Amino acid sequence: WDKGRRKQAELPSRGFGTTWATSYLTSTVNVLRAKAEIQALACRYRNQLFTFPLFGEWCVMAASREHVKDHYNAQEEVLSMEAAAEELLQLHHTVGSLFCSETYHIPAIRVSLNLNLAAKLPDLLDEMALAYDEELPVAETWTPLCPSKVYAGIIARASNRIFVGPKLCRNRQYRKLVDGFSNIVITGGAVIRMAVPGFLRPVVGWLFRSVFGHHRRMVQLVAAEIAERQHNRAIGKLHLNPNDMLDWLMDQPWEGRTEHSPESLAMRILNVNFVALHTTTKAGAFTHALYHLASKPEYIPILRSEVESFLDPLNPQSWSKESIARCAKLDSFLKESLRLNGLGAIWMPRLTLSAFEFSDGTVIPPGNFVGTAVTAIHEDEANYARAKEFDGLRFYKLGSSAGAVHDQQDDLKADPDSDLQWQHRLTGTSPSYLTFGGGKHICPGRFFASLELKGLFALLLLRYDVRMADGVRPADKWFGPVSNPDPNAQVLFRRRSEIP
Ligand code: HEM
Repeated sequence: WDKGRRKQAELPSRGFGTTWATSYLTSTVNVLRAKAEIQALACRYRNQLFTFPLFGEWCVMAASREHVKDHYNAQEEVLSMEAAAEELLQLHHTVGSLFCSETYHIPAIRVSLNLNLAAKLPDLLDEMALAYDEELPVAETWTPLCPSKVYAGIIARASNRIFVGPKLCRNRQYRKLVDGFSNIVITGGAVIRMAVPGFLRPVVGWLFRSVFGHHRRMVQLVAAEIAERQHNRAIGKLHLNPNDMLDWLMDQPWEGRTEHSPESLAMRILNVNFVALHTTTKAGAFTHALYHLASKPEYIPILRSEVESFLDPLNPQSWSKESIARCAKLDSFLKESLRLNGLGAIWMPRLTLSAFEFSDGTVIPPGNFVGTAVTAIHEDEANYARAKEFDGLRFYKLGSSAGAVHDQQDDLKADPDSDLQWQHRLTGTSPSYLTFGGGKHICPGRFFASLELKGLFALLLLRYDVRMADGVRPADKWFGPVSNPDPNAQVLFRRRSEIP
């Protein structure tokens, strides 16, 4: 609180008391009204940094274009993502030091996964089609289903076809483990951070890890697969190993080491699933978009006809990156859903490890959280016309001519601050579109996420009709600055009788 009071004195905030009691009272109100309060502050202190009080903590908020660019281009040693994640999720306690100390999954995603996207797309689509058949068994009558639960299984299965191959991705025990992992870590981290004093955390963390045993269970599940692949490598028969994430991880050198232990590889697989599944499934990129589609039936014929004209409905494995990229309206629909419904109101948290100076001269002392006011930015009229309204074709109209092919290499080369057409595509980012972050830590998995979301949506449009029973989109569930799609809402599904 002391730290917070200091920052409050230097940066604007709104109506918050300077005594212990009023500060905590305000923090309580903020748990209930975080999005609205942050938006009001961003509106009032336009082009200025401001502070936002949370329980026992103040966060310095960047909302203007310049401040956001300063934030995402800052050096990790000064404005640290890792330190913020450690503090917020208590990772050393919840998952152990191995989870945080080895980071060779990042080059495996940034380089190997992205280079192999075209080659792995048929497998991804094949698994999605199988998963739809097996996990979404609905007939030609309307059937209510809870999408967060159904799609958690489908997305874990499809993603893991590319991470560990068909055998493990279809193993229900394995899927249950990777699917539940992020929720348990996030909840456990928050409880340890808020309720457990520092000196007890190592013991509580050890108990937490022993009870949930994620790493132990993962080692048991993948050990045989790893042993077989390492044997193939040792006898020079590398070609026998599947081309997938586990193999790309095995290829990554780490601190002079060229062969990784099963324990190390199992932890990287958990880490890859943590970053990939939480955003797509739990925090609901897919579910959010599905709720939009089911409550706005006017988009179904528009998107379906686009998908039918570029993708062969009877042969998903024939879809290519290029043909999927031609579905510019679908791309726009998903981007718009992510603009309005993301993971919460404070995005890209950082912790200052040493004093950080913004370009306007504001200095943030060490030990403070700094974040971006993402919902305020995404719903600012200065950035988007009718910013609070959902317009599924917004980005299609803004930038892309129908049929324009989106080339991933363009994304990799483009200047993130220029207004090129690619910015209006799903994987494009800018200081006013932060779903995938920006700058130094920009999401390296966004090309994979984009293909996965579009593949799932295209198959859905081709094979099923969907609608909400009452026609209304379920409201997001907010807790403090964090938001999720309603986990219990049901969508009506019906298998289409005629698939062209
Ligand atoms: C819709 C889905 C996704 C969303 C919205 C999303 C969003 C983000 C954001 C905002 C960041 C930057 C965080 C920050 O700056 O604090 C990030 C980082 C990251 N994402 Fe994603 N992501 C998604 C899917 C994925 C997938 C599928 C993967 C892996 C296959 C992935 C891997 C990563 C990794 C490894 C980082 C850390 C990069 C670094 O430390 O430099 N993400 N993601």
